[in-house]
Amino acid sequence: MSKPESHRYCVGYALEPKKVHSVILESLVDHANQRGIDLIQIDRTRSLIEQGRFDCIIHKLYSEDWKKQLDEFSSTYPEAVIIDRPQLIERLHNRVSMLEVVNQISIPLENDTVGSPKQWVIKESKTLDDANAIEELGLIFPLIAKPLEANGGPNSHNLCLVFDQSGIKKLSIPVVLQEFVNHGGVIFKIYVAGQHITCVKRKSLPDIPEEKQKTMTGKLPFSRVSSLAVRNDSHNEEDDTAQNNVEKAEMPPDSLIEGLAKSLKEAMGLNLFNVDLIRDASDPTRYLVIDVNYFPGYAKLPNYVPFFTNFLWDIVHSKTA
Ligand SMILES: O=P(O)(O)O[C@@H]1[C@@H](OP(=O)(O)O)[C@H](OP(=O)(O)O)[C@H](O)[C@H](OP(=O)(O)O)[C@H]1OP(=O)(O)O
Ligand SMILES: Nc1ncnc2c1ncn2[C@@H]1O[C@H](COP(=O)(O)OP(=O)(O)O)[C@@H](O)[C@H]1O
Ligand SMILES: [Mg+2]
Ligand SMILES: [Mg+2]
Repeated sequence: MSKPESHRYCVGYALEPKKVHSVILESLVDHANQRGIDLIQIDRTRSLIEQGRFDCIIHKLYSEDWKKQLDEFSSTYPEAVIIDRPQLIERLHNRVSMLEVVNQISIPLENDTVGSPKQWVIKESKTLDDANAIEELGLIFPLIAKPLEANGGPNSHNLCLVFDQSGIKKLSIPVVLQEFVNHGGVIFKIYVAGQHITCVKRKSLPDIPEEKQKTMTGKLPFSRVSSLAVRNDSHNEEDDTAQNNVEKAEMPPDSLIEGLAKSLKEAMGLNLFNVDLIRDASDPTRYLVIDVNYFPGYAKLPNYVPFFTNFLWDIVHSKTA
């Protein structure tokens, strides 16, 4: 006869209402409950310390007040585990620092390489207007322009393709200009929750054929491409071809997925994140990390409930993050 869980653990969560709705599903709460873990919503209108003892807190809030409350909570309950420390999450709120770490790690691989696309940061609007300055930077079109800040703000996901200098002029600063890499319209999303790692394929931006690269001008805005395939129910021929590309695409080797996830986890000191990875269509041994997100949409994973519960179980039982 299996022994019932005698001790109950309490995990508090502090998330924006939209995130609570998308990630704290009833099925997760029930499953965790059966494994001895009570998932309790932290009341953001009351002080954290008044809400008693939590074995662990998971969160995706960044206000100064929240950071202060977490510090105060940690001093009162030093044995509680905070997933994750705000100071460590900050690196992911800037599209330069989030990729710097990729180039600091080394993953033992046989043939493949993992890096990040070339990128340039522009912080002054006069640089955008100065054709000479842009030429001196040695940019190679097409480029992908991303807001420097990636903190979940309204603008964070407003990206655009830039085909020439006339497109650069219309951008807003501060902006990151990144080499656009054809990658067969497929992105690999590696989800990490502590020691648990899983990788899924999603639809991505389609390749831009060379002849088109020469004729396109200006800029083309887009947003949230990789979640479209998950959200979109309508179909057309283009969607079908894109979906077909996703289905046909070979996954990266397991050793690469695990090596990258574990090295990044160690280097960043974070438990909850995902990595957007592409494979260069003209060199399939060249993998590039293009984005790292804190506490992403885990509920989109097919095995989300056991995946996330196993992570919480590990934390409350080992007390280490
Ligand atoms: O809302 P979801 O479920 O699409 O999750 C978003 C993530 O989607 P993904 O799991 O990578 O497909 C999304 O990932 P991408 O940047 O789209 O790759 C972000 O993590 C986003 O958070 P934020 O707006 O950057 O703070 C995540 O949004 P929040 O739910 O945290 O606001
Ligand atoms: N360097 C790149 N080359 C080609 N496509 C890219 C590149 N960077 C981003 N993309 C495409 O743009 C999408 C969004 O970019 P990403 O950096 O992941 O921003 P976000 O934080 O909004 O998800 C990716 O899912 C991918 O389809
Ligand atoms: Mg992304
Ligand atoms: Mg992102």
